[in-house]
Amino acid sequence: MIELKNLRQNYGSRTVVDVDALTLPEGGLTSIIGPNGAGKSSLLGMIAGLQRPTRGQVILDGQDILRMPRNRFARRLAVLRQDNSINARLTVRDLVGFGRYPHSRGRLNACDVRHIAHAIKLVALEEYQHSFLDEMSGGQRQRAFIAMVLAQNTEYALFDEPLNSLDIKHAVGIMQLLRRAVDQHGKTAIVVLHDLNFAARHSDRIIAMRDGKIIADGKPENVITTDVLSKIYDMKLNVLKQQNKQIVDVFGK
Ligand SMILES: Nc1ncnc2c1ncn2[C@@H]1O[C@H](COP(=O)(O)OP(=O)(O)OP(=O)(O)O)[C@@H](O)[C@H]1O
Repeated sequence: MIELKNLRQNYGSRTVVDVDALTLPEGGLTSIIGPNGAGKSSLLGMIAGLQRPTRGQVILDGQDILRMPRNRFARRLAVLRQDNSINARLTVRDLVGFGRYPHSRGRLNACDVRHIAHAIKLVALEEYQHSFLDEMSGGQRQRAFIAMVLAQNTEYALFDEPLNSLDIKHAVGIMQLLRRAVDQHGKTAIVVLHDLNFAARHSDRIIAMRDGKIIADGKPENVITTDVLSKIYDMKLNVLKQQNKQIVDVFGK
């Protein structure tokens, strides 16, 4: 279980995340939605231990993550960052292999190799596994980074805008993949999403943020509403119902 207590991130005098208390139990797919600058990446960054909170704590299974040995933490939680630029010239296999580092410490064994091959297969990049990342399309590269997270086989997997650059088929494929990881393997996925229809369709829980605060938190049917969305995005977004599923009319009114 992940618990956030009095969590705050300031940049200078500006507070960009301010969350009194939030619990993320094991299991399930939780999406975080909200407009640009709402604090979603900052929140995810603190949960992933990538940035230190200005105040407060992120607690994983009873222990403050900043006090956990890095390697132990890395074997529990993996993260896909929003900005994935890397300078080194790597192949897909090299990159996904890095994901195994907390397990392999740089010496890949047969189990690591199996995880790497499986993750590459899950994102349908077998054909490109020996290709260099700088010679691939943006969407293919994004899938390689997703595979790097999947290869880590952690209990918690955090993804900051995983659908960036993906065509509709691969976007659907990735969300289905995350759902399977949750439903069949009991994993916990926490995903920052801009596409409200993907969030509505695939999440167990949605956390909606604005100006660093959590404005709504609950099941998709309680968060993906005209009322909540209009409050968060400052525009009227009608939510329609089709066969008991919510569809957001993204063109607004
Ligand atoms: N390193 C930084 N220094 C100063 N301000 C920052 C820094 N990183 C983020 N911010 C500010 O913090 C606020 C929240 O940023 P954050 O990236 O968390 O938002 P977000 O909800 O993920 O936005 P987006 O949807 O655009 O990715 C923004 O106003 C941003 O300008």
